[in-house]
Amino acid sequence: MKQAVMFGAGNIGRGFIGGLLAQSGYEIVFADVNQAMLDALNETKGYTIFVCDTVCSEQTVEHVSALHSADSALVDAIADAELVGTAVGLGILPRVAPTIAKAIAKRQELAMTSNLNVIACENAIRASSQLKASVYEHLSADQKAYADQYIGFPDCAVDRIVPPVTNERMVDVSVEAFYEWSVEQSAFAGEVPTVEGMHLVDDLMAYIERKLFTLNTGHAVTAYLGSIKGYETLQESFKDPAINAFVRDTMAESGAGLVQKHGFDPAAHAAYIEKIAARFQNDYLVDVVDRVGRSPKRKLASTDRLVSPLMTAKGFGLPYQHLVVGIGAALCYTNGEDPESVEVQETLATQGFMAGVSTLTGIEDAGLLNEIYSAYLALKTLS
Ligand SMILES: NC(=O)c1ccc[n+]([C@@H]2O[C@H](COP(=O)([O-])OP(=O)(O)OC[C@H]3O[C@@H](n4cnc5c(N)ncnc54)[C@H](O)[C@@H]3O)[C@@H](O)[C@H]2O)c1
Ligand SMILES: O=P(O)(O)OC[C@@H](O)[C@@H](O)[C@H](O)[C@H](O)CO
Repeated sequence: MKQAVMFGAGNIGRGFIGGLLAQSGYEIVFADVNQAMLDALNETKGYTIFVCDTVCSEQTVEHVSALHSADSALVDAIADAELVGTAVGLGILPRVAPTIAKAIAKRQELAMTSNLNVIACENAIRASSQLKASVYEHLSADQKAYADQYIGFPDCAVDRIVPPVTNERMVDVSVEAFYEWSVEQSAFAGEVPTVEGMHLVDDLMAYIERKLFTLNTGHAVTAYLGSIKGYETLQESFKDPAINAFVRDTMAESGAGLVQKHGFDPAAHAAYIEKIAARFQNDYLVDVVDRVGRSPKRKLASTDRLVSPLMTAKGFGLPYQHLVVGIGAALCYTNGEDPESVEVQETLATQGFMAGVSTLTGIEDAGLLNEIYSAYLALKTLS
């Protein structure tokens, strides 16, 4: 069987990419640091994906094994693989890079001329390219030349809502029916592997931004406004009429910038927003505000789902007030169990609001910082 290694046996690793790889005939080696999950996967050697939507169905995934991320056997597994995926979170990519680098070095030692493609399935702009930069930090000039020839790092956009759901067996996972995995065709090394459900595209940036700056923008604003109002689930928050209308307007605001930037058809983009709004209302798959709002420092970064669409809209002279409020809401978010939430609040407290927001978002325009401050103060009175 063809072999794939998947870093991250979490929700997306098992519930999305693992499912596509399995249905395409791959044997999957999951690499994770969660020992309980590793043990469970090695015992069951597979799992079930419950597709929870108006119509429910199941997918059985077989031919699965698992290794700890620090296990040296992982180097051999990657050396034998055709595909490597990650779904670990953007901040973890530098931690998995050394192992991928060792496997590339091993492939070179063995004079292997088969291709390996490494795809980082993270919510970020060009995550595979970011991973490649980390991997290359661990390679010599000679190894880099080998990697340039035989190893690909195609970027992708990954879309399927997979919340943490407690199933009877911890290996099983619950997902929505919708999925879209758009991968940059031209960036593959060698022949493109056949993965049923992988959508090969040429204009990847348009796909990444369409997804990250529509679904994830709306999702984040739903979570942060919901948190201010004391909602625990995304569904409760999105059913609040004021939040619902606000989030739709925020996605439309971001969308107007995307239409200008990427030349999207406005009607098709409006339909895309409506489809996302319907996905947020999926009562068959309850999601939580703290998952969607997690890692607010990452979400407040200049390249991410709040600030980037704001700057795009502003740059085109389009309205951006909803996005300003979304940033204000993110700055209000507190969750003592989320290290990034703690760090955001510490940054604001130690640097002062304006300097702190500037550090977090990269925004230097004093007028814009003042607008964010006003939105933040108004939201603070509600929390
Ligand atoms: N869940 C979703 O709806 C969704 C959808 C699209 C994209 N994503 C993206 O997918 C990525 C993963 O998200 P998730 O929801 O699956 O998170 P998750 O927390 O369910 O899974 C992450 C997994 O990575 C593992 N991990 C942590 N450090 C590791 C390491 N050093 N080596 C190997 N594994 C390690 C964790 O133990 C965990 O099992 C994120 O970048 C997220 O933005 C998530
Ligand atoms: O994974 P994050 O933290 O970047 O964002 C949280 C959610 O918005 C996200 O996981 C969505 O569920 C997902 O992007 C849907 O495709």
